[in-house]
Amino acid sequence: MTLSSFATSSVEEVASTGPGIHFFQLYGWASRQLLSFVDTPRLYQIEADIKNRFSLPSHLTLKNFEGLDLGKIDKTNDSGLTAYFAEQIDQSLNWKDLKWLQMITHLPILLKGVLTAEDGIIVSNHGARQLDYVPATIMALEEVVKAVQGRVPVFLDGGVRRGTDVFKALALGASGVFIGRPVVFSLAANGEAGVRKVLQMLRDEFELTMALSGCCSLKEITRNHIVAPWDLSRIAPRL
Ligand SMILES: Cc1cc2nc3c(=O)[nH]c(=O)nc-3n(C[C@H](O)[C@H](O)[C@H](O)COP(=O)(O)O)c2cc1C
Repeated sequence: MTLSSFATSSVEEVASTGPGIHFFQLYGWASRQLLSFVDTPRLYQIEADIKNRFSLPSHLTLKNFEGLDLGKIDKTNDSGLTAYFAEQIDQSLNWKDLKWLQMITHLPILLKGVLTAEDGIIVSNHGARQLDYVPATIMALEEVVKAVQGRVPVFLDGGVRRGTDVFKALALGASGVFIGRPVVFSLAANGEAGVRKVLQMLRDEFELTMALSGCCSLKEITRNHIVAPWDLSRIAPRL
């Protein structure tokens, strides 16, 4: 389960919901009290949010920023929330800040938003909401996996919608996948039951894909189970 700095529930509330691995997303606040993902040295422009003048409904608060003066958020102009946080983000964020973060915590750190083989790693393009024309994460995954050479786990998110997508990612070397919008949309459609249903569907589809591919365990999913577009030039002469 991943908790964003922007969540409307506190870290403690989310952690108390049950066992399992929990992730917390840090942003690069200029105050240096928190540090960002590599993919957000600057905030994006979500045009729908600007058009709709997105702001938090009055009954919701950003629980992890209780000390923040939200009164300063301009509720009349564009997306006041986005504009406010854009001001708070440290735009000079760089690799030295990552070293600093490693020094102040013993917690494992995963970098999210990596699309080339640079460091380790959640291969993510921010749901393709940050920058137009970024490559699909599934296309970038193998390059990153090859560069990492097993030194750290490589995860992927972005566009995972079916069990077959999970299978493809694992076959290309991902240690696991994260999902975003399927959870958000199912939550909006049918609350907790909706999220349970989506997770069950993904699990069932993934198990079926494994069975139909002759894989009895995760370890048996290999690169040979899939053909990627960039394999075609290699295998075409044999066809
Ligand atoms: C409404 C919305 C808000 C998001 N906000 C953030 C964010 O604040 N920080 C971040 O790193 N990613 C954010 N993401 C991207 C997700 O963390 C995740 O990378 C992406 O949604 C995964 O792709 P998927 O939705 O296709 O599964 C957001 C995605 C959505 C849909």
